[in-house]
Amino acid sequence: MTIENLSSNKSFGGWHKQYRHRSEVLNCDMRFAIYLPPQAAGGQKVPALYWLSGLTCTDENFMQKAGAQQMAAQLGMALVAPDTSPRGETVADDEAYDLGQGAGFYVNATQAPWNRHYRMYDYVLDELPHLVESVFPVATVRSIAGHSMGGHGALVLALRNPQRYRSVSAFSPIANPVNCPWGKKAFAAYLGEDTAEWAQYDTSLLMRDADDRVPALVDQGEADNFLVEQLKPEALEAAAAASDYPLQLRRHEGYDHSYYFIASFIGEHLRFHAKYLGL
Ligand SMILES: N[C@@H](CCC(=O)N[C@@H](CSC=O)C(=O)NCC(=O)O)C(=O)O
Repeated sequence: MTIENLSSNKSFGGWHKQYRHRSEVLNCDMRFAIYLPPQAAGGQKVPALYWLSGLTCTDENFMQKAGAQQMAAQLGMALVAPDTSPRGETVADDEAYDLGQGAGFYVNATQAPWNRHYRMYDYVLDELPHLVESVFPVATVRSIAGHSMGGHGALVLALRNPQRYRSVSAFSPIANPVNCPWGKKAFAAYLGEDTAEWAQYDTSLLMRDADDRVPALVDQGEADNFLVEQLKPEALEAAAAASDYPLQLRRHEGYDHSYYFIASFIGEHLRFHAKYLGL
């Protein structure tokens, strides 16, 4: 397995690095970013928080805008940020920002032309952590978090794989994608018109039926311009109430959908995950 280092920047005593590697799952070259805290120096293994970004993002948005490195350095937590879709000139795309490259929705596509590359669910669940854990001083102890489309991805991955993640958190997640324009458009393209196939990627439907439980924290801004039409946190609250799920959903007056909101609360999210990661 070859992995190419693209950048290295010292940050709060640790290192932010970007890498390119060949993904067998996605059938293309991929880039990801990792923050290794100072505690990882000398080869000591540290637990990791995987971060899934939203529509239009790459591995860079979270690492450059959220300001998570200081708390990660204090806690001794690695941060891993994949890209949001397969990439490349031969990879199917769409002119719209909410479909195709930059908009993988963390599903395994079954429909042409998307099914040649778009398998972000398997990439985030299996291929990327195995790569990270074999190359870096990163333990197999994982939590997962994300924003918007990435919040949907993080919650779906944790709900479907409670043995793989110690905790999950999300900012402004697309909480009920089978019932919102972003989700309906992406799921119809990637999964086809049979809506029974969509349910496996809907956080609210999964939480309603969850048996095993991963502790979950969700933050939502009240001034988010996507709140009513796209995000639907009320569906998640109803699902959690129905299944008595350990979900803490907080609403914050005046905050919007941006990374200014994420930066305001990312420290609390890292401390939340630290409890479950044994830090
Ligand atoms: N271009 C679109 C919306 C794009 C947008 O707001 N992307 C968000 C995630 S939205 C859900 O997944 C984002 O994180 N953008 C990157 C950033 O650095 O802020 C539009 O303009 O409506």
